[in-house]
Amino acid sequence: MESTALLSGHSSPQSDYSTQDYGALLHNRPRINGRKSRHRYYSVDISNESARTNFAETPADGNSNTLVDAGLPQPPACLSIVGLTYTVKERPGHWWTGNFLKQAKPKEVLHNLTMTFNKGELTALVGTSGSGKTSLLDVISGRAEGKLEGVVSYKHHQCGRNLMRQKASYVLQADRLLPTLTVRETLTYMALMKLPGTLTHDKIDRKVQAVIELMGLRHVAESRIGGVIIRGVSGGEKRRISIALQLLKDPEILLLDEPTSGLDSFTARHLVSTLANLAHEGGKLVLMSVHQPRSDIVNMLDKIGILTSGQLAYLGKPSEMVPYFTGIGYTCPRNENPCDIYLDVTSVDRRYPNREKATLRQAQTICNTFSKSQLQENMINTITSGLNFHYNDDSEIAPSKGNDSPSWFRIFHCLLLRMNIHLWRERSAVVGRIFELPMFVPFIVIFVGRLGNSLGSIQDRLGILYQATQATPYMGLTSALARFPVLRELYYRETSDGMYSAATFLTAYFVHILPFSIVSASIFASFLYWVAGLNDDLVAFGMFVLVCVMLTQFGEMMAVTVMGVFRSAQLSSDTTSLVFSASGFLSTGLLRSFATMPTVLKWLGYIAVHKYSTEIVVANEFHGLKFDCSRDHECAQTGDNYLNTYYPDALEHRDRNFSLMGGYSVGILIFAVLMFRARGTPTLH
Ligand SMILES: Nc1ncnc2c1ncn2[C@@H]1O[C@H](COP(=O)(O)OP(=O)(O)OP(=O)(O)O)[C@@H](O)[C@H]1O
Repeated sequence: MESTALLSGHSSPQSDYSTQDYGALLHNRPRINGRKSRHRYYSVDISNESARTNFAETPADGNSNTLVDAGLPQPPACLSIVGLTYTVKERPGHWWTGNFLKQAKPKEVLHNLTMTFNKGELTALVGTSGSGKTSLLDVISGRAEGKLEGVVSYKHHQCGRNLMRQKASYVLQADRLLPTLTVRETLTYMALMKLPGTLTHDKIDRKVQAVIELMGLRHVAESRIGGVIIRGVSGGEKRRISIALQLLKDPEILLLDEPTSGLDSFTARHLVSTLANLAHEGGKLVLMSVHQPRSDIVNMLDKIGILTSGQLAYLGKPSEMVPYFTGIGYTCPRNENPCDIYLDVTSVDRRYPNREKATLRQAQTICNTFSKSQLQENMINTITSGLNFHYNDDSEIAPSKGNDSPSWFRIFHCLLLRMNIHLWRERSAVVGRIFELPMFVPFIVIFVGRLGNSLGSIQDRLGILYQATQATPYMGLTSALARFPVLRELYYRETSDGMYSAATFLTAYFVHILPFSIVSASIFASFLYWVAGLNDDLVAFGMFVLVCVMLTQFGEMMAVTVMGVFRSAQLSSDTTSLVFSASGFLSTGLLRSFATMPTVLKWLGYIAVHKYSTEIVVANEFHGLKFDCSRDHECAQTGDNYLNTYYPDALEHRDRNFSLMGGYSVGILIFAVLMFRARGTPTLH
């Protein structure tokens, strides 16, 4: 194969791709550090016309390319993409039309892209909605979920997730920030969790200050970020904070998805000029997607790429755009923004079938023309000449996480502190967490009243015990629904940057809610216990409080686990409520007597925590209880008789039941971690 011959003969010692490997790469899967890549999708489609034609056009002399032979300085094409095609699977239609039963159809999102990007340059990818800009950024950042064909490499290394986590930072379209934290706190916690653990706090503070100044955030450094309810920094400043977060680790590549969306033109221009400075003065490779940049923004760019239907219509200097398009028959009227004009001619108008056909044909012709253009050929030459280039900093590329990552304890401590600050700064959250559960007490007591000692009080006692063991986990559920989703969003973003694991995040979350579970459930249990007049033994009271605390904590842990499975709050709430109700029916014996329950259901009840908590509180309440039989001479019932009949082992199993409840808390933490790991992180935008 021509391309193989062309690419043979040179090697770059520490690269994933030596030139020999590059040749092999065109046929086989690439090797990384001597091993076959696990990335099943990296194989170049040799039928890929553009890549093959363009490589074939370069002299196949078995040595290097003409630029190298001529001894010319080689432009370092740090990031190169050759013949990239990206396909996702899609199930068209709605679920109620049974689409989940149909086989997913492949959908080509990017087609045969060959591009180069250099450090020190600001490049904008433009194109109408759905043209593939975000998908291309996802592929470069190693986050693409679909099937990839072609080569995406950075300094001869395949762009996988690990490499990109080290070298690149990706600023997503949506700002995911905690509204209660100040700008400085947001950056400091991120720096503590992201930068090498060897850095002292002093150095971290200086780094944070430097980034604050670089992004022009000094005037809002101590302001809260704010959100829907709390007023905070402006939208443009939030964008700057998101970028600042990604600049903390000083990435070589900065990818930004629609950084200017939602900003006014002045703020957008200011932001792009900062990005241009990062590229020109900071030497970074900056690549951003923009819908339709204004002419003043275009003037700040070093390169512009136009995508249409996943294909490349143009990639070059903005100043070369008009001559190029004029050369292929598309002139730009005077005083018009060339970018607007050429976006229009390359866009596909999908409103009417006839119009779609015509515009699609035109866009296709423009893309085909570009693939054979001198501009595209220059890119191919840059890639091939770059194969012989040895990057001085190549050894800095390590395949996985370095040893200087912050310690587990530092990350855990930061997460815990950040969650606590977030909670304590929201007054409604603190008040809600502490007082929502005790607010149940008046309702329970109004309906049941103060317990007497008549036989009829058995029913009332069971009602109160049932309410106590059901209200506590439900309150955990409502707290989780209200407060967990914003932290989960942050978790998704930070974990996709490889900052910490699900186990660390969930442990920190469960630890930070524990004091609230203790305080809230203790107030609830104390009021209920003494106002309703349950067994006045102090040990029994202590055990009742402990059960309520454990159930409150368990309820929130259970809800969080379900939220790891379902991303919808509605579905999570419904599922958790159903689990608690089923558990109440099956395992307590308070709604349906075990005596009449089918054996299968009775056995099922053993898996629910309510089985054990109910046994504890019922034994507590009925042991030693004497009923007032003065008006009923037939009455021979005592609390112990009741226990012997309905909960025969409850008293002697009390320690075992407490141990099992403790075991459930550990078990649910492990289960939550497994659920979060199994579901993974959604592709965020
Ligand atoms: N995982 C996926 N499943 C189904 N379709 C997908 C997937 N990823 C991308 N696509 C489709 O690929 C096309 C390109 O999407 P992409 O988000 O990259 O476009 P874009 O140019 O960034 O659009 P916008 O500017 O609106 O964000 C769209 O039609 C989109 O629906």
